[in-house]
Amino acid sequence: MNKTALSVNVNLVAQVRNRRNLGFPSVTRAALLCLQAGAQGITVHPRPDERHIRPHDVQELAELLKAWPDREFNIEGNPFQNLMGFVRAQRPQQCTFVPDSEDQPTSDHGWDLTRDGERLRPLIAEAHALGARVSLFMDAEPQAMAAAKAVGADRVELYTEPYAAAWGTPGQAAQLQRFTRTAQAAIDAGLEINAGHDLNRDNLAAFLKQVPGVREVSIGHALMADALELGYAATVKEYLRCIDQAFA
Ligand SMILES: CC(=O)[C@@H](O)[C@H](O)COP(=O)(O)O
Ligand SMILES: NCC(=O)COP(=O)(O)O
Repeated sequence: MNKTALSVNVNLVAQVRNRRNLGFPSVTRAALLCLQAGAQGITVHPRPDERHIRPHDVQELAELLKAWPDREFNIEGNPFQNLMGFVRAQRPQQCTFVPDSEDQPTSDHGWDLTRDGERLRPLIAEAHALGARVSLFMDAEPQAMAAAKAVGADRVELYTEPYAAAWGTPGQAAQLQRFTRTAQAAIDAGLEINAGHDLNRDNLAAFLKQVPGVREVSIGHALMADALELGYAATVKEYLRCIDQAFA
C-alpha cells in the first residue's frame, strides 16, 4: 500500500518574511531543510494580493526543486485568477485548483462543479498539456466526485477543516465517516485523493488510518507553528512519523 506523501506548505514562512523588508526567514531555505528531512513535496498558494508567497518565491522554489527530481512542486490557486500564469511559467508536477476569492482570509470551501465545472474543463486540459497533474479542492461530498472526474481532474484534495474542527469532539467519528464515504466515492470514480487544511500532528494519523487511498497531505499552518518550537527538520520528521503510524 502506498504511504501518504507529505507536501509542506511554506506560505507562513513568506508571511513572516514579508513583515519587514529584510529578506528573512528564507522561504527557499525552509523548503530545502524540509526536503532534506524527507518531505516528499513543497506546496505554495501564491494569492493575488501577495500576502505571503510572491512570484519570485514560486520561481526560486521551482529552481530549487530541479535538484530534487523525486520530489514534487504543488502550486495552489484559483485558475480564474493568477494560478495558470504560474503553471505556464514553472511547469509544476501538480497544480491544485482552489475556488478562493481574492479577499478570502484563507481557503474555506471546495468547488461547486455544477456552477464552475464547464469553465474549469479547458483550464484542466491546459494544465495537462503543460505536464501538470490537476487536483480539485473539494468539500467532502461523495456525490460530487463523479463530476470532478468528468471535468478531467486527476485528483481531488479533500478540504479537511471540518474534520480538524471536530477533532476531539463527539462529532469526530461522523466527520471521519463522511470523509471515508467521499474517498471511496472518489476511488470508485477513478480519482486519486489528496487532503489538506488544518491537519496537524494530533489529527493526522487517525485521518489516514481510516480514510482510504490518501496519496498526499499538504500541511502548512500547524507544521510551521510546530517548527517555530522544534525546527524544520525535527518537525518534518515528526509529521512523517505520524504518517508511518497510520500505516503501521
Ligand atoms: C488550499 C488550502 O487549504 C491551503 O493550502 C490554503 O491555500 C492555505 O492558504 P493560506 O496559507 O493563505 O491560509
Ligand atoms: N492544501 C492545504 C495546504 O496546503 C496547507 O493548509 P494548512 O495546513 O496551512 O491549513
